[in-house]
Amino acid sequence: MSDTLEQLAAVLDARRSADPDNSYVAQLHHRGLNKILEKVGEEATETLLAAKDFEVDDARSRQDLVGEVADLWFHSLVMLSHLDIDHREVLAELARRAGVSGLDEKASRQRDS
Ligand SMILES: N=c1c2ncn([C@@H]3O[C@H](COP(=O)(O)OP(=O)(O)OP(=O)(O)O)[C@@H](O)[C@H]3O)c2ncn1[C@@H]1O[C@H](COP(=O)(O)O)[C@@H](O)[C@H]1O
Repeated sequence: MSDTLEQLAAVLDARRSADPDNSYVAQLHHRGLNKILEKVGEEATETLLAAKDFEVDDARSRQDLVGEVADLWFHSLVMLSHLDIDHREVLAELARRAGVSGLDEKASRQRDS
């Protein structure tokens, strides 16, 4: 999975300077941050609607949900690339959190505030 992410990130990087007539990603960069954020918001909404409709024994609803999450991840990666943030920073943040219970982390934040 991480290979797929690495390969996609490399393609997204190259598309920043590609011709918008030949590339959807270049088109998004060309249209700017607001358009990219609009797509992230749209895909997030479509993801939660697909999740609400998900039925465990229905292959179609599984495919719908998987497809929407892929659209959301993809557009989030375009957003990071547009803002010059390396996706590996997100992976490093997730790695940093590994093994830290969300409940413990929340309790420590409440103690600190
Ligand atoms: N993973 C994706 C990917 N996932 C989704 N999409 C596109 O994201 C769009 C999803 O938006 P919608 O479903 O809302 O479609 P739409 O109505 O056409 O979108 P808008 O007109 O509202 O912008 C579709 O056009 C999909 O084809 C993707 N486009 C590209 N990639 C990857 O990015 C690479 C580079 O793509 P290009 O820049 O187009 O060469 C590709 O080789 C793929 O690996």
